[in-house]
Amino acid sequence: MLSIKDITVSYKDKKVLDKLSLTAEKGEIIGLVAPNGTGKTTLFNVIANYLKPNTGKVTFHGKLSYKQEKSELLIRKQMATFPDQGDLLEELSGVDHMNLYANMWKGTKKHVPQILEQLNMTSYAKKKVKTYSLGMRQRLCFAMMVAADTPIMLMDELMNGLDVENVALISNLLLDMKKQDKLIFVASHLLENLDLYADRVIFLKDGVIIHEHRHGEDSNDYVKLELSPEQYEKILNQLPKDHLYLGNHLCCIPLAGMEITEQSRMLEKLLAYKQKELTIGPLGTVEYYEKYYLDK
Ligand SMILES: Nc1ncnc2c1ncn2[C@@H]1O[C@H](COP(=O)(O)OP(=O)(O)OP(=O)(O)O)[C@@H](O)[C@H]1O
Repeated sequence: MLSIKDITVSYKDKKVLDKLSLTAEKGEIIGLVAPNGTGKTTLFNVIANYLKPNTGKVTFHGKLSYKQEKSELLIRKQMATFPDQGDLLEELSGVDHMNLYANMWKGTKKHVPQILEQLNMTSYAKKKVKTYSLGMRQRLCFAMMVAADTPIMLMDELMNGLDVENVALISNLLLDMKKQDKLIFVASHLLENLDLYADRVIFLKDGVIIHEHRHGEDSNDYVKLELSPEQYEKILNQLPKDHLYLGNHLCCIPLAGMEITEQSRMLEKLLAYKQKELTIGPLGTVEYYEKYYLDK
């Protein structure tokens, strides 16, 4: 559905994206993860053609690209980008904003009342935006995307400023939208939350994708235990070579390829150091983040 090929973006002599390639299909939610200033927004801007890359090409459905005006129009009809809170119009209401997006992309606003209910916005949606809190504005931005109802959605920092309840509400709606075969990109710093709905999480570093974590695919289990650097040093020579020590606090030992007797011997050893809980399971987005960005 979407192919991004060899995208390079440089700002003066700073290369932000370096021949980055990626393909994506409908019905996928793709999480984009990286520290501040790594290039997530830049990549979204290239996908949406707000920014022309120095090299590379973005293609939709194998044929539509931004090269021809006619194709660009067809692409624009299929893709909405998450509004910036700063672009909301203070004197208009939430419903006005949603109607705008609904009419612009879907050509009807019949579905707007249902979205208001789904997002618990009925009590304030008719009030002017200038009376909204940060979280209410953010929910409105998401509601505008749902109102647009496009097959492709680019959501930059969509969970910003939301409380736990609203993060859960929006996560569930994202899962519903995935069932409707939408392709949704989500750039987020709420890492654990991504594991709830993303099919894959892409980690950006030095302008390229350094890792792609597909949920459900990497089912390798690890024993995970909190260890202080001193404790870790003490047992380092007893740990298998392929273990990870993440963020100077979490020791992860892969169970794959280990005999049952070997596993129980190792667990016994580790339990002697147990201060917090010891868990067994695959690595999640938080752990990969520590592996790629916090470990020197
Ligand atoms: N218009 C611009 N001119 C010069 N440099 C820019 C411009 N836009 C972005 N950059 C630089 O490109 C790099 C990537 O920025 P980008 O906004 O894509 O990062 P990000 O991963 O989205 O960050 P954040 O998590 O903070 O939103 C940063 O170093 C930024 O300073």
